[in-house]
Amino acid sequence: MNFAQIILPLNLKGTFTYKIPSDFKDKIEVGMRVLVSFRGKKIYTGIVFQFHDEEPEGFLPKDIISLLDDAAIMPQSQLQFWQWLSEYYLCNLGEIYRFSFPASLKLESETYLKLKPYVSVAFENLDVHEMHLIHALEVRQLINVTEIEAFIPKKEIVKTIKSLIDLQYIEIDEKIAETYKAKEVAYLRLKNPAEIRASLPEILLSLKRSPRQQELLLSILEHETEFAGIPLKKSQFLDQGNFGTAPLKTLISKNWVEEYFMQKDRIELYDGETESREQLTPEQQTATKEIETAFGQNQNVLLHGVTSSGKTHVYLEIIEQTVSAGRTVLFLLPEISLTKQIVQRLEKKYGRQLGFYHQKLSDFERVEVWRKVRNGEIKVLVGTRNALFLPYSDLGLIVVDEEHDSAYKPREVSPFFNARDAALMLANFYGGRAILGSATPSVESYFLALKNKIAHVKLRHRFGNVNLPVVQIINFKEAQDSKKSVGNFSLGVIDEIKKQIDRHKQTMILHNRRGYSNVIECESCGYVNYCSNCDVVMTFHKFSNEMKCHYCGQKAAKPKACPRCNSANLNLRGVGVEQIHEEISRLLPDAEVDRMDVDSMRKKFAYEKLYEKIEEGETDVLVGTQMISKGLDFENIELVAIPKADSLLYVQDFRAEERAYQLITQVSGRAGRVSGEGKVMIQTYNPEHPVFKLIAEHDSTEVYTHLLAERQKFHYPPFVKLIMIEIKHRREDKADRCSQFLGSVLRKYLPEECILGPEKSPIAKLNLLYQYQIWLKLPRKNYAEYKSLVMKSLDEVEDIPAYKSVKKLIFVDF
Ligand SMILES: Nc1ncnc2c1ncn2[C@@H]1O[C@H](COP(=O)(O)OP(=O)(O)OP(=O)(O)O)[C@@H](O)[C@H]1O
Ligand SMILES: [Zn+2]
Repeated sequence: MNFAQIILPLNLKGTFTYKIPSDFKDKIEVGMRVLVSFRGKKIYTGIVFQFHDEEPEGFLPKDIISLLDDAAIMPQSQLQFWQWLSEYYLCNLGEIYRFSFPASLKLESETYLKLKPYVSVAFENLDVHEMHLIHALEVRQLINVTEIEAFIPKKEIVKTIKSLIDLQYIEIDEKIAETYKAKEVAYLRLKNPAEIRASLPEILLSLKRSPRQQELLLSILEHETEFAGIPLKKSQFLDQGNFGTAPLKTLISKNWVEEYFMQKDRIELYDGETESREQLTPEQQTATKEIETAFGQNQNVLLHGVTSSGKTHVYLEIIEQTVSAGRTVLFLLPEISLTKQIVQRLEKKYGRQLGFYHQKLSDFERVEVWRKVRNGEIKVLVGTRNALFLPYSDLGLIVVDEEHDSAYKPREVSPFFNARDAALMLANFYGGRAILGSATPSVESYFLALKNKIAHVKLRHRFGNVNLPVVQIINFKEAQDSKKSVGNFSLGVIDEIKKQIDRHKQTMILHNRRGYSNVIECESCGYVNYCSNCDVVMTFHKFSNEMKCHYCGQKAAKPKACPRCNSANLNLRGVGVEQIHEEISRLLPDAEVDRMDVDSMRKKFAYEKLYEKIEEGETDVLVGTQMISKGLDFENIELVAIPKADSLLYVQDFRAEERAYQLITQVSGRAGRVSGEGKVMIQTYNPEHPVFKLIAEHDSTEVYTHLLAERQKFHYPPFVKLIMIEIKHRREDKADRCSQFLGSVLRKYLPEECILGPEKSPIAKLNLLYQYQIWLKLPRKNYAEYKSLVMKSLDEVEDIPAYKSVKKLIFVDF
């Protein structure tokens, strides 16, 4: 065991060979973090991936500088998972490492050094750089590698640090301890309780003129009498008693009250009572049994339950079984939403054994959850896709809720992987099981179930045997021709909304397009406003009165006149959700109409506030984008209207029909969840379209038969494996040439019918980069071989110096 393969936090292929110094040999473990230098300059924290004895050819491996952990920080199963991800999704281990580790656990040039305690330095033996560093550390205590660059030449840094570490003069500061400080929370108590009690009458008398101070002091006293031993949290106490900080300050200055601090978990957890679970319905019980049976046969499960069938209750049952067996549970959500019913229930049940992990946490918070998972303090973790990478020691169950959601495979962040499929593999590496749950499974998961690769467990009825909503398809052309429409609505829909309002019921209107209008167009010269970074027209947002690019986020002022011909005749084309909201507010002036989309929900707590408002029945009509389709479980929503349903279908994407089916069904599923009198009105110019008709029939088997037939006919997944390669460069000609070249190399190895393109991407320019795409449709049989030929082709392109600067992004199964 002389060498170690190390994963570095760099987007480079493979792992890197380092020599293990003899004094580390009995301490080093796979999964530990180590400090190494790379390409002479920089220092990185790497992860030990493998050991071996093969002397590398052609270069002398460097020594590992130091070990950063006493024991492996990464479990073996996680490393196996990384390796699988990198092979399956054709991404680099370093990319996975960068994505999955909290920043402060993967220090690079940010590494901090310090003097070892009680050393006496023999300065006469040091060279000038070593001396400088010691002096600097005497003054500053902690210095990071970047700061050292100010006084030691870059290429000498590693040597200097290493030599001082060898001499045992300095050491690496443990980064977790260094950047991570647990949050302190303020508490209040009486300073000298016995004294105060003894002289209480005098004290109160002296406070006669300051009733707030008096009241505050008495409240603290009361708390200490009544809840002796329970700390009094300052913020909560001031809030509840409606006290300001001024009277408190005075009491503190008079030495009667004192403030003290205690470490507290950063993540607030429910501390109240735990609640017992409700009895499962017979159908839910059967489903639970089927899941147990499947698990017993080492099969994963697709839990396919219609909207409001109570999938939550089934999950809770299986989660409880797993936790009782002493194993950990990961509950994956497409996006974190703390209002979700299951989250609230889990919180009540598991209290401090529940953890959250998602993109919105700070680095401190991430490290905290990381450690708790590592220590086994967390039994149930609710998280988004990055929670797959926590250092679980014994993962027994992964639930992937709303498994069809495309938020599981964003195209914006690398590495590109589908968290749903990755979850199946991760469970496998831990010897655990997975449940994929949805009312509208992805075609891929449905196909797996059809082929018996996973068990298909169904819930066909809503809780309480309530009816699914009645779906009505409205021929909008007819409505317009017979003058039974106003703006974007047929009179039938408007009448129905009015009826619901009269009955004190609520309506949801889905329009999945942000902004007010798609395009501002000049009537005189035809000018439209393009984003300067992207080949995309900018969307007009009336509410904020600006133009926004939905791809790069760029904003611009709304033009008053055409920038090209100066005409003031600017037209708004294309309908956005803001416009639908405005239209409904105008048509129903007495109704309370609210809007829910990413633009209106940006403010802190905007979502929570609106959620409350809907729950309290204050909202009559909720207009929104796909956001309204997710997880809302309200009693009073009876009507769902989709005014421009066709816009969901005509999207350039082979998954458009699947998405439309899912979105319409999900949003419809919000209606009539208790009464069973839900109604859905779909306005379309294509009333005969099979997707609309099948949705109305509530026959999911037929829907998937239809979708699968289309996929088979046009050679799309799951019948072939799809890999898309996107080539990006600042210069269009270069992106073009590189993609042509890659295309020809691919054609050298792969059959012609497997390759489509290269072609300009649907968005030809994004964020200043020109984009080209190549689509590969590979047979499922011998897929691994085909894939290795794809890799080979990419390597050949990579070898051309001129194309090194061209970005090549690979999307497997997207
Ligand atoms: N066994 C049960 N006992 C009591 N209430 C139940 C039970 N099962 C389901 N419910 C209630 O029925 C409603 C629908 O359940 P839930 O939200 O879990 O459905 P779902 O299958 O997740 O639906 P969707 O896919 O639409 O989100 C909830 O209000 C839930 O509390
Ligand atoms: Zn843009």
